Amino acid sequence: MSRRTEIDVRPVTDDEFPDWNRALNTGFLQPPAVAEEQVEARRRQFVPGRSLGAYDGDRCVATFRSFDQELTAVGGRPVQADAISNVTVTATHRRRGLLTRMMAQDLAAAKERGDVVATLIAAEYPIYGRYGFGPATTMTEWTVDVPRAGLDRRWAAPEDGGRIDLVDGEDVRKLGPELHERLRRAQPGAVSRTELWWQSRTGVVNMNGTPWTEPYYVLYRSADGGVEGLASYRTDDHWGDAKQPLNTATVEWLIGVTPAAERALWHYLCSIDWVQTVKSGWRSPDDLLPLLLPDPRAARITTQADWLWVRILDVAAALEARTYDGQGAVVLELVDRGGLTGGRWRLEAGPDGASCAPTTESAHVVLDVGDLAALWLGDESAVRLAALGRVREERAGAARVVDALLRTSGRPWCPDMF
Ligand SMILES: CC(=O)SCCNC(=O)CCNC(=O)[C@H](O)C(C)(C)COP(=O)(O)OP(=O)(O)OC[C@H]1O[C@@H](n2cnc3c(N)ncnc32)[C@H](O)[C@@H]1OP(=O)(O)O
Repeated sequence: MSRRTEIDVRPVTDDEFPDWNRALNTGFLQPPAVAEEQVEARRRQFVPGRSLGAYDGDRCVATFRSFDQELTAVGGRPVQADAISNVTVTATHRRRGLLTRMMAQDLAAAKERGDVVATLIAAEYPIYGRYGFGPATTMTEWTVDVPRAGLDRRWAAPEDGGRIDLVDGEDVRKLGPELHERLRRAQPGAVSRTELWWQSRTGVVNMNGTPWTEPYYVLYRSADGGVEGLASYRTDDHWGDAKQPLNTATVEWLIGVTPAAERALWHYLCSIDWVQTVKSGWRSPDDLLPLLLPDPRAARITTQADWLWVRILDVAAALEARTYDGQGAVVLELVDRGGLTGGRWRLEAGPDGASCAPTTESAHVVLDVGDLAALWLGDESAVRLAALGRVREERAGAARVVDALLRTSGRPWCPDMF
């Protein structure tokens, strides 16, 4: 058996990429043989130098990939993010520090490049806090009991003069990217999407080898013809013993850039004949959906969990990138076991802008950099973290001051899995 010191962690080359995919599938408990077509599809995500592998001899036993991304801060400004994905260590080589080595290499390179944050979607909660990540957005899925919802199911057309149409994949590839850009530039916590995202969601590219079947795509146009909403959903074919339809419509993704678009799309989904249940897909925890229904209790929360994890790499840039409704100043002492951002920072912020810089003033609050990430997009409360002993007040009431500055009226949301 190899010892940890014999394992080489380094960027993979083009030639090594197929074998790296074997290791990736193995770590994610997928069939290890990856078809040539999938390897070629995934190669389109390959960024030289940013796909790491750990090698025991010439066998790849761990994978790690990062790529450039933009993350929308509170107020709408995008910050440069180091997006991390495809993290696996083969079962034979776990708990020997391989993830720690890959993460350290990647975060150091991201810091060196000037990235403001690193981002990821965590497979399991306990993995990434140790590296300075904090859960910064939440995902909620609702299951709607359609007959109970109270919407008028007699027709699916919006009542605002707009229209709903079923469209095909080509329309989605044409109209979707611009619509998504509008959404993500206005939505704190949202991230940029690649062309490949749209291609893989419309069957042009097959990344994972499972046979492609086309979903339904539905488009909302406002009364003046403006494209404001688009969704993808699938239905099953389920009938009860008394010959009653019990079908479920499962939303894969839904973009609405206006409340009217959201209202129209949810109304349409809840008025398809035979459909008794609508599963919402991964939405923002403050999505309009339940309150669009005359009986909001018809929408039951079936999943609620942490979603986007953020690791702040540049404290001043991150805190200056966002907007603040309140006015005030606070000195944060950051604990960073990764040694990338620690120390004392003075944030002075208000509706006209913010400045953040290192300071020698005494701290008002002491907290881990991962907890700052959870606060940064406005979803977490410093008062709550203080109650848990994770934010330490060095001045009475300082956690409330932090909340008054950082908390937001809308919750952050990341619609993407990457
Ligand atoms: C962004 C994404 O891609 S998310 C996908 C993450 N990947 C997976 O879940 C696939 C299955 N799991 C794995 O491949 C591996 O277990 C990994 C990648 C999660 C961890 O890799 P390892 O090389 O074993 O991690 P490493 O040895 O560096 O562990 C570092 C520390 O994290 C802890 N740790 C690692 N994984 C876990 C876990 N799943 N749960 C709890 N603690 C964990 C280790 O115990 C260790 O703690 P210590 O420093 O106190 O001893």
